[in-house]
Amino acid sequence: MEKQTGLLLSHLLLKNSVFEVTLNCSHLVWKDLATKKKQTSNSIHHTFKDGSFKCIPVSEIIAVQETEVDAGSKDDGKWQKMSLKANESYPFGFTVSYVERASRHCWRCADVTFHCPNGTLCLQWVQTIQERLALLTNRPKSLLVYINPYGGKRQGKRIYEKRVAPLFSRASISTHVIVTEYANHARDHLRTTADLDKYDGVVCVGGDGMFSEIVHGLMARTQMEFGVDPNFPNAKLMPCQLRIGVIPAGSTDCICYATMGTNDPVTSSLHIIIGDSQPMDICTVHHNNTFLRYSVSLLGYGFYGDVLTDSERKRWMGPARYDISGFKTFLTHHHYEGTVSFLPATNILGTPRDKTRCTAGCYICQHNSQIHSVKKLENKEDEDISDSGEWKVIRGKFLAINAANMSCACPRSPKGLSPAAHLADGTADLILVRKCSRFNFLRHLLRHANKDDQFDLTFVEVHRVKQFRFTPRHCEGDSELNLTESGKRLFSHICKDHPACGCSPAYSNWNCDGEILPHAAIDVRVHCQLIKLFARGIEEQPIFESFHTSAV
Ligand SMILES: CCCCCCCCCCCCC/C=C/[C@@H](O)[C@H](COP(=O)(O)O)NC(C)=O
Ligand SMILES: Nc1ncnc2c1ncn2[C@@H]1O[C@H](COP(=O)(O)OP(=O)(O)O)[C@@H](O)[C@H]1O
Ligand SMILES: [Ca+2]
Repeated sequence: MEKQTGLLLSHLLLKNSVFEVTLNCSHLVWKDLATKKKQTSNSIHHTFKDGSFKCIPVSEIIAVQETEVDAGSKDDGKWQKMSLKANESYPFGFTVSYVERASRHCWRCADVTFHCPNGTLCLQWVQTIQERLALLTNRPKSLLVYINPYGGKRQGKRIYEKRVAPLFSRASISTHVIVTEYANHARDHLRTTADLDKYDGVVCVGGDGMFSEIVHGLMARTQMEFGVDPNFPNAKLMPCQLRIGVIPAGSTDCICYATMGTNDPVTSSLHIIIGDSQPMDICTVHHNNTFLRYSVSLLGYGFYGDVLTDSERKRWMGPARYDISGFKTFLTHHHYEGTVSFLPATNILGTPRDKTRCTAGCYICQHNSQIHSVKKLENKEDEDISDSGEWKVIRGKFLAINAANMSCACPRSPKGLSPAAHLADGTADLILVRKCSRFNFLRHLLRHANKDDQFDLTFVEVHRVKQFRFTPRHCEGDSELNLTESGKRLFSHICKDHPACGCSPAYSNWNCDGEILPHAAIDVRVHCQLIKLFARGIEEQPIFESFHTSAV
């Protein structure tokens, strides 16, 4: 065995075969010595698939521990099933847990146990791997966990205890777990009480609504610390330092799905453990220079606002409420009149109609975020609305106005509301669906779930924007301005209650990441990369074995 060059190389036993096991500066590699010769002549891929060769990055090792090898007396686990050969010549063992890629972007924790001829060698392997892991400073050691016990199918607590906590403990991560007792418990605890210096990250077990609570708590705390008042629409908001992990246990789980490619609690846990980092844009929503909310995924008026308003009354149904309310809202087919003004994103790479997607290590996000930071330095980022001639104005009747700050991919729509949107490019995609027939709207909706382009329809348009504002028609005329907010609501309710009159209600609601906003007239701005998730974006494809050959 050598160690001087930073290389550890030994012949160890794995499942009755002797393997050449190497730890180099970046990878742990094991090759079956018996099949080593075959590799030159046979198909490499075939040889690898039988487990005779494997190469894993150190950055994807979850933990290493000594394995008790006592196969003669007891047989209490798959690793301990030792052959006679192992007993005699390889009486010591250590187990490496690492990330393995399964199908559809799912990650799993796999274990491999190597048997060593002596205890000193075994200890040396364990210590060296542990030393390497200790050098990975991006990994969290201590996490603050919030569980919403009522999200989705009310499985948050069970999911955490059964599938997440055992992995955190294997990775020696300490946790402080809070099961929330009421809505906004997590937000308020983060904003005012939590001792954030003690933690390397915050984990949210729940859906997009719960994630939104965490974002609001952390953002409020950060802005307070830096003395930034978010009521000023032009305020330069400060980014949050703590990363957020999302364990999916909600109804839509689009934050998780769109940042990892799946809504799987184990995959999320592994991204947290290895300390992945994915920056994300955040939108601020203002009404008359008053800050209302942050939005990370979807801001939707008309169709998605109405779906949400209806579904809130059906919370007891769990995730199915969105299907029922979606169907009902589709049948009511209300349209809303108003003016959308927006500031198109210029001098950036990418358009909403691109075929390319935001993937792990996205070049477009990197490039565009650099442009934003240069503009910030030059203080040009937030030009005042009235000063800029670039604003576009569209007046009309809309079935839906959606701003997707990210793809909003979720199990219902794996490509999302705006498939080419980016997680961290400082822009959002503004989708306008004009009044059209039910049949045409259905065509548009169905295209979210198939391969056809949902924007390739005459009544749909999409713009990549930095800012936008919406004014419902009844706020525009002076006479209507005299109506009080409650009067407007009453009017809209009368119409909703009398669909026979054939008119649409004047107002819908904004669906802001699953929360109903109290105002229809809003101002929205995209802020580049204000938060970071324990994620890496969607990997383009599983890393194939052929990749590993070049890494060795
Ligand atoms: C066969 C017909 C297919 C129609 C597909 C319609 C596209 C569905 C795209 C949904 C995009 C949802 C974006 C995420 C929104 C969440 O913030 C929000 C709140 O999610 P939560 O309840 O907290 O998990 N969910 C909803 C449905 O408004
Ligand atoms: N303990 C609690 N009791 C009631 N509501 C809660 C609790 N904890 C969080 N919430 C709220 O529940 C709502 C839905 O949570 P979420 O986890 O997103 O589930 P879902 O995806 O099913 O909507 C959020 O608005 C959140 O603020
Ligand atoms: Ca974006």
